[in-house]
Amino acid sequence: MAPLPISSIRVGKIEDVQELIKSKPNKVPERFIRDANERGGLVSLKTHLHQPIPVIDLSKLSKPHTNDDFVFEILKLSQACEDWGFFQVINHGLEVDVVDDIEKVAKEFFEMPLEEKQKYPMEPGTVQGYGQAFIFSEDQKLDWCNMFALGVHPPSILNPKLWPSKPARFSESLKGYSKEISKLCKRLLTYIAISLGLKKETFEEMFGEAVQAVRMNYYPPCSSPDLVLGLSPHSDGSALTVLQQSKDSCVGLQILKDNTWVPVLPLPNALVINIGDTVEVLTNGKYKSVEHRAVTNRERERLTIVTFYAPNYEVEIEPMGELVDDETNPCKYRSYNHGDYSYHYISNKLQGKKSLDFAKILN
Ligand SMILES: COC(=O)C(/C=C/C1=C(C)CCCC1(C)C)=C/O[C@H]1C=C(C)C(=O)O1
Ligand SMILES: O=C(O)CCC(=O)C(=O)O
Ligand SMILES: [Fe+2]
Repeated sequence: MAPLPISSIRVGKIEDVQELIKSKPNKVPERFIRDANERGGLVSLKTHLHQPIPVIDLSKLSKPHTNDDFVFEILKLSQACEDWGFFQVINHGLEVDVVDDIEKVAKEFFEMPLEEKQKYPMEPGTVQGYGQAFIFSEDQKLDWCNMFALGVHPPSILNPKLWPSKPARFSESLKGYSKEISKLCKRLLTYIAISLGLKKETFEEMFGEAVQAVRMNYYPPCSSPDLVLGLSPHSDGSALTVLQQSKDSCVGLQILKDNTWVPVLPLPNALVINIGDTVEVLTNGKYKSVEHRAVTNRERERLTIVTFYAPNYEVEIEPMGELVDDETNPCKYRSYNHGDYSYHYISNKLQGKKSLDFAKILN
């Protein structure tokens, strides 16, 4: 994946949100204020309370495939991927220490002085480092968020200059965490394959040496949360995304379902999983990569640690033959190279599901 021609991008001053709130401004700066049509949208409390996003118990999926619990949980998983594109996993097997530790070092990182964090800048047009990604012009609105993103695997996507020396345990902790998340993603992909009636190794064989990247999102409190967005609406370009919300996290993530923004209630010890664009294409749209966004809170900060898991850049992606039927379910996406899709994804601002137009076959 070639880098973007950085020099041609003029993004203006990107204010650091944590620093901004320290000066207690009486108004949110204009560059963060969204148009009414962007920030609003119906938010469903009813759906949130009565029909929360599905919870999948992974301990039931460790049982023999003939066990009723296994079969029922696979059905639940398949419904979740079709109807929601999102689910939470409990009993996921990650050690508490690993989960707690990454949260701790991520918090410590964001708490460091700005000068320290700015040693690892996210240059305009790039997606790794500290700052804001997906900003391409001086008039583009900013998210109420500070990000720190790093490519983790394979080694060819690693940028060692951006791995911080402080907090001292950051790199060790992120490496340990990413190993465990990689195992979880591999496991989830076997269950997803089974839920589609495919051989369980399907995705692992197809993806080769998977690409894994992490993004830590820190959302400071905002005095006018209704005027801003924590993170613009988007779908993820990955195959799967794993989102960890900090222990005391307030509600912030919202997903678009039936034209309504549905808040995702953080569950203790759960991880939020979502289907990315790659799985939507591979399943010919059966499993959905759902648009989502983050909102902010008037009093409380929020921290999320997000892992994007995707095929190797060399892999050609197209709907799998088993999920295409010329008569009843014609092919909805063209074939493409995942490296080209990654380049396309990171060269455009976050804008709902627009990125996937790259591959859509228009009738
Ligand atoms: C800020 O970054 C992102 O939002 C993001 C980027 C991920 C990446 C890196 C940080 C390092 C290099 C690789 C990669 C582009 C994956 C989102 O990731 C999504 C987008 C694509 C495409 C994907 O596979 O995951
Ligand atoms: O922080 C959140 O709740 C959402 C994060 C997200 O969607 C992302 O990083 O892609
Ligand atoms: Fe996302």
